[in-house]
Amino acid sequence: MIPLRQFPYQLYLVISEADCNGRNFLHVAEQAILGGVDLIQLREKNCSQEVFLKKALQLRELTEKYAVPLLINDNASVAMQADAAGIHVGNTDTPPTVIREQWQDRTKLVGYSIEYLDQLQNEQVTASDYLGISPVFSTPTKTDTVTEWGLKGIASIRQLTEKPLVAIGNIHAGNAREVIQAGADCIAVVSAICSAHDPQKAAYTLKNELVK
Ligand SMILES: Cc1ncc(COP(=O)(O)OP(=O)(O)O)c(N)n1
Ligand SMILES: Cc1ncsc1CCOP(=O)(O)O
Ligand SMILES: [Mg+2]
Repeated sequence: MIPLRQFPYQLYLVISEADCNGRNFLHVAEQAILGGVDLIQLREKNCSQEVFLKKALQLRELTEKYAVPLLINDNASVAMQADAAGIHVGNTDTPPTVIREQWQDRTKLVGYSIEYLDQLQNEQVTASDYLGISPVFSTPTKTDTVTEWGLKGIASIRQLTEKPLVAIGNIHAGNAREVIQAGADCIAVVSAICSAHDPQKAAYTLKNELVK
């Protein structure tokens, strides 16, 4: 597990083929890496296990070339078979404690979404390496959400835990800095990079906002 608050990633790309507007997701991912993305999650919500694994293996080959860790959304079996760097799970997925039992390798990263404040008291937080503040701002990319945390929500969660905080939901170059200033350690984006005309430039611009 990652020690508290030591999270060496600031710009996190969450990608699926569908979010890339007809472009090849591997091409978009490579452009994003060249622009400065430090962590990638493959989030395929509507494909078979077989197709998900194939995409994970393709993306892992690319991420390995650039030494960028790859996480898999939801699916522990795909994450393990692809020997990904970790997994991201939410409230309705396999809980982090169970992932830890199944996946004995302690170097694997486990991310866990926070949708309710009282989750911060549960053992799943202890079993996680980072917490996804989900969503910070409501977003058309994911509409089945519970709490729109806002900047105040980030600040409140920051007071309650030392775990690295990854903010996600409608984050773009115009609000990325204030999200970090509110207490997040990292921002995660889908459309700000996947829908951008130039994903490399979009990632570069976002990264510059974070390191200012
Ligand atoms: C970095 C990050 N944070 C939050 C989420 C959302 O996860 P979850 O609540 O399980 O919802 P789905 O992504 O599975 O629809 C995430 N994927 N990544
Ligand atoms: C996967 C996920 N989890 C919470 S919001 C979200 C989608 C974020 O997408 P975007 O960056 O396009 O708003
Ligand atoms: Mg999930």
